[in-house]
Amino acid sequence: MRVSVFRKEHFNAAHRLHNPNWSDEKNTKVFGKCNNPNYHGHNYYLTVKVTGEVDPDTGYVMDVKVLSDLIESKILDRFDHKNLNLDTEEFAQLNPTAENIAIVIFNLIRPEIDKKLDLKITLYETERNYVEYPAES
Ligand SMILES: Nc1nc2c(c(=O)[nH]1)N=C([C@H](O)[C@H](O)COP(=O)(O)OP(=O)(O)OP(=O)(O)O)CN2
Ligand SMILES: [Zn+2]
Repeated sequence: MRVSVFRKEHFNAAHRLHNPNWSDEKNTKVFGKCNNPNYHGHNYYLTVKVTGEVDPDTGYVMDVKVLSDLIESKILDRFDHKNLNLDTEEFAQLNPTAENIAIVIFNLIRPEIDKKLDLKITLYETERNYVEYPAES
């Protein structure tokens, strides 16, 4: 029996969307207010979904306490209350869009989870804007 377990978390972070290969005019045109040189902040809401077979001995797909500790150590400690562009190595050279943040979060968590389990990241940047990775095929 395959079941999905979910853990919801949130973190606050500042960012600026910017492409250093473009002119200031093009950055403003493409990213608008999100290109503000003085940055802006979001309350990011993160859902980590783990899917797999229920272990007959534990009744768990994965212990959510283990998942919670993993998200705290790998994601929240790294990104919460940070300026993503300035304070994190992950986004020093990578535009911190919601898409890229979700991919980075996936890549930080994936090695820590049993290979036989599937992982999906959902990241809300605002109440109305959110991304999923991997995308539905
Ligand atoms: N595909 C993407 N588009 C946009 C991203 C992104 O990460 N991926 N990010 C932004 C900005 O970060 C911006 O701060 C988003 O906020 P905003 O446009 O204000 O969105 P809201 O939902 O809060 O407000 P609306 O009034 O609903 O637009 C932009 N685009
Ligand atoms: Zn933003």
